[in-house]
Amino acid sequence: MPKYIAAIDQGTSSTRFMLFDHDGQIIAVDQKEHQQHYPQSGWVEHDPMEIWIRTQEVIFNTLQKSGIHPSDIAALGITNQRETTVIWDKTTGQPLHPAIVWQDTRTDAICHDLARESGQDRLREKTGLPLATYFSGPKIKWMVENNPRIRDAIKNGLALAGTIDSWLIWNLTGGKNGGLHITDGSNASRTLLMDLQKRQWDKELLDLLKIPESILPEIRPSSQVYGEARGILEGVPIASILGDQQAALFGQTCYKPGEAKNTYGTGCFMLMNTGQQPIASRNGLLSTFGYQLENQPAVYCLEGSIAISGALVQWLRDNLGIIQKSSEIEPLARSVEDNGGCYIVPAFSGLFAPYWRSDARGVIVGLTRFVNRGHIARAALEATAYQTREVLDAMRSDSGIDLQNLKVDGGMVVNDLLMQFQADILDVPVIRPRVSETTSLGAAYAAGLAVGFWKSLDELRSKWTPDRTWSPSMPTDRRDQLFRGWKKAITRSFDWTTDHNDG
Ligand SMILES: Nc1ncnc2c1ncn2[C@@H]1O[C@H](COP(=O)(O)OP(=O)(O)O)[C@@H](O)[C@H]1O
Ligand SMILES: O=P(O)(O)OC[C@H](O)CO
Repeated sequence: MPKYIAAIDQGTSSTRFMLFDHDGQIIAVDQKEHQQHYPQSGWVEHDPMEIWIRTQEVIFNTLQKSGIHPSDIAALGITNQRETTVIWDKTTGQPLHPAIVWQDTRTDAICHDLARESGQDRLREKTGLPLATYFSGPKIKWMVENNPRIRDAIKNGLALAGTIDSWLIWNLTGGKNGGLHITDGSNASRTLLMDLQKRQWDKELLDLLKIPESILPEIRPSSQVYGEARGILEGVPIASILGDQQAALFGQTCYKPGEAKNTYGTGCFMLMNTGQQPIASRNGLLSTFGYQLENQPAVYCLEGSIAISGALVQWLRDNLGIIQKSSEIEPLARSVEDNGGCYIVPAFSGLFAPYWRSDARGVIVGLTRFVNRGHIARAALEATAYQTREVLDAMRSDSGIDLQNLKVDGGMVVNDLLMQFQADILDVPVIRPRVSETTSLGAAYAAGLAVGFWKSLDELRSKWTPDRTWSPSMPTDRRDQLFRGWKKAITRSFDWTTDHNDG
């Protein structure tokens, strides 16, 4: 009997491969970053081939380090950065364009035109999404309109399109020699092309964006044996697909309506399980697909998506050189007592939830000669916590549910200062589970369920154990004062690209 479940987590900044045992403990892992390309202001691209190569490298290294053989692996789950879009040629296996990343804002004009043509409400009704540059459909439209090779490939029946899950699975299952072209609802629901209730590509939306259904993957449940891997994981059943935020929800065992998690990675994403019906948001959240087990009804979520959180730490490191490593931000932020009146609004890709303002751009406000590197570091961390507070407030209003605590995960939750500040600014305890790699764990759980490695959601739930809790300790006056400052700062980021037309 194979003893392990594997997961590929293809994130915005890096790719991980992990092996889990039956207790849900990590047995082996490898991780590699890939290059971020910023060819123009507001554009963000990845090289799909680099992503596929990094994926194979982390698989190879993990197997090598652990001495585990593919035949020891009962199933493989795939989880991925969502919305990032690839179009490739099915005969050559080559991408026809760099992947357009979820943070990329080049489709702003397309989104405005679509809004004029169809109205925001119609799209939101069908898809649960606001019309924003974040989503995949407009990215596909942009590539079709701007790349003649893609138009030719479509005309000749050679083009395939998809999110990163589809790209990886197609390659893992043989690529140009018969690779599977599939996705699941958690990814398809982020395209602006899927009817959220029916969980099918929608003809009206496809016509509106002029995208032929033939280039899109088949939408399958999130947990099911789709086929076997070829090559480096020869013979391992591929048995789950989940967008990374839905995977984290699954790994945090938020299986009941009202249960929520917040993941702090490149961006920050809070998802609350809303049960078997989508809830329309009145407060700038997304109504989105959560997961669907085989032969089970789909589960929906409310989501607050924040585009930039850990990415701001990377920006301090890579663009300003204030720190050399992400981990250095905490001691630097601790070198001062508070933010010194300084706020950073990291609206690098406009603002996502709850504002959805594509005209916003990043600002640093409250600068005086008193403000130093420490204050900037502190303001950068605080920005994530304030944005999360805005999302939690919206979630309370939409769902009527007051969260008793917030389950957290992702690369930033090692930051003690941020987690304490988060608890303080929310006035809600923040809990980190023992296995904080919940994204990979969620994909592994969904794959393990499909092959009978784990038997039930209750069995998975019993494995969730807390590691650390941060309890709120900030006086109310102080919390309110800080948050008022943030609310003022955020208005300073608005109306930037409209007036200056500078991307
Ligand atoms: N100690 C730290 N404090 C704050 N942020 C951190 C720390 N360590 C890593 N990060 C940030 O966490 C992010 C990586 O988290 P991860 O969950 O791996 O992201 P993703 O899944 O988006 O690739 C990076 O943006 C990095 O800057
Ligand atoms: O790669 P992450 O963890 O920042 O997640 C990206 C999201 O899926 C974008 O929607």
